[in-house]
Amino acid sequence: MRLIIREDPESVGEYIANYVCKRINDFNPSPERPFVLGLPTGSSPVPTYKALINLVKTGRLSFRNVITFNMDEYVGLPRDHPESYHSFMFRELFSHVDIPPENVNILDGNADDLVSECNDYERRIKQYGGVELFLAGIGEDGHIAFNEPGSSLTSRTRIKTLAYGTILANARFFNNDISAVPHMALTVGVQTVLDSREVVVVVTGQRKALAIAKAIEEGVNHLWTLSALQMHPWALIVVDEDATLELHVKTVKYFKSIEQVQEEVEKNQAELKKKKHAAVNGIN
Ligand SMILES: N[C@@H]1[C@@H](O)[C@H](O)[C@@H](COP(=O)(O)O)O[C@@H]1O
Repeated sequence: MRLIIREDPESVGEYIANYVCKRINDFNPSPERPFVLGLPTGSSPVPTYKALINLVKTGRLSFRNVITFNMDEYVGLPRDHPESYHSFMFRELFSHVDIPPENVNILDGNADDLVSECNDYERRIKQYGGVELFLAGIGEDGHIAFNEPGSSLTSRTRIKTLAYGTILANARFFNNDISAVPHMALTVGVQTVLDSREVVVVVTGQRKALAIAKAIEEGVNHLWTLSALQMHPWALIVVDEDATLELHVKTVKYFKSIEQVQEEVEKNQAELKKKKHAAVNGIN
């Protein structure tokens, strides 16, 4: 697991958007071989979505051959409710980029048969060959998607009852009216996230600091489902300074130094590649 620390939420958003953009462009997706991207909701990914929109508007990124799967959706909230994750995604990202609407997959929290809806979601992900990169967010209790504390670390897409703390935290989106917040959601499972080739998590703000410390400095634990990423071969968490407040200074310094060494390695490799290219082409 790598940890990248940036000054503030905007710099975190810039970093992740550039990272995702590079992954998509390197993949060179086509209609026959689309890039499958998992996406979160919440306030934390908003700066990332703004930066992604900017990359599309300036011609450096296209979503034409990108298939998306969202992490979760409330149960029973009308799809056109401003706080449904469906509305959120179109408002914050999809309406501003060139993604064909048929490439968007969001769980239907109003389906007649919610169990079939969840099973079908897993089937659709498999049908596309799995998720290439799952961009995720977390709650204050360290839940990834809506995998609340105690969720099985081998869980798949299913119906979840929300923790009271999550209902309270999300009341801010419902005029602080707790009774208006749905109590159930459909969510991809921890294992669904672990199955993707790469996971990138956006975490900003002091209120997530404890979850970050638990997930990074302590063991894998179902009470902090983000910690399951310790079992993933290619996981990256990008945080702002505020989200590091509960980490040991030693941990912060360690991950900062790793990033620095990595940058030097990449720079040296790029120079070596340039020299080899020049030698092959007889350029001094
Ligand atoms: N189900 C979503 C999560 O997927 C999301 O990660 C979290 C973070 O929200 P925020 O970024 O607003 O803190 O909100 C909800 O709980």
